[in-house]
Amino acid sequence: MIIEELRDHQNTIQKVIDSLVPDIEKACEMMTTTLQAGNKVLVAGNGGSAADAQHIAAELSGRYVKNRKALPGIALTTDTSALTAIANDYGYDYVFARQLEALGRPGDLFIGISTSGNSEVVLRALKTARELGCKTLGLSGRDGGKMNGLCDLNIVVPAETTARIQEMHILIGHIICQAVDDLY
Ligand SMILES: O=C(CO)[C@@H](O)[C@H](O)[C@H](O)[C@H](O)COP(=O)(O)O
Ligand SMILES: [Zn+2]
Repeated sequence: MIIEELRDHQNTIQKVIDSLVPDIEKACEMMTTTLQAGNKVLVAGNGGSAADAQHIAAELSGRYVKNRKALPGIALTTDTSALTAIANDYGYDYVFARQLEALGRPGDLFIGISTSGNSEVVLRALKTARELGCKTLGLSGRDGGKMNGLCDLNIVVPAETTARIQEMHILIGHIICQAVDDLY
């Protein structure tokens, strides 16, 4: 089983190398132009993807590798008071969209993460981000789901299982953070 899982991961990385390098390059560009213009990055997802959202945001406000200046990265998954109040008063589907409405400004970048591409709460946030004039980057998998129609760029990891897709998401997130470090 262990070797099988490792091989599956290895095959998925090979597919990413074969098909996603141009998209990853575009995502690096979206992130670097956003930050260079003085705008911020907001990130959200569910479950393991919430952890990925926090991980990516923290690489910006803290650091990735280099000791460069602090950069504005915010995960919409961390404020339990906002999450519970919005879920309680408006419904779970609005927890990211409502926070985006409060924090998102034109020129900001919203990164929505969903392995299925069909998480309602992420889809709503992408719609709101667009209405606000934010740029939208999707990290998804399988066939990209409904995120295909809602993102300026939807990076669709060519895999079927959530675990493998998530493993590629954080790898791609790290590559994007390396592109940010390279600016400074
Ligand atoms: O981390 C894992 C599985 O590896 C889970 O917590 C997973 O993120 C959750 O089931 C999510 O709710 C899946 O949602 P999505 O990726 O389809 O939007
Ligand atoms: Zn997981």
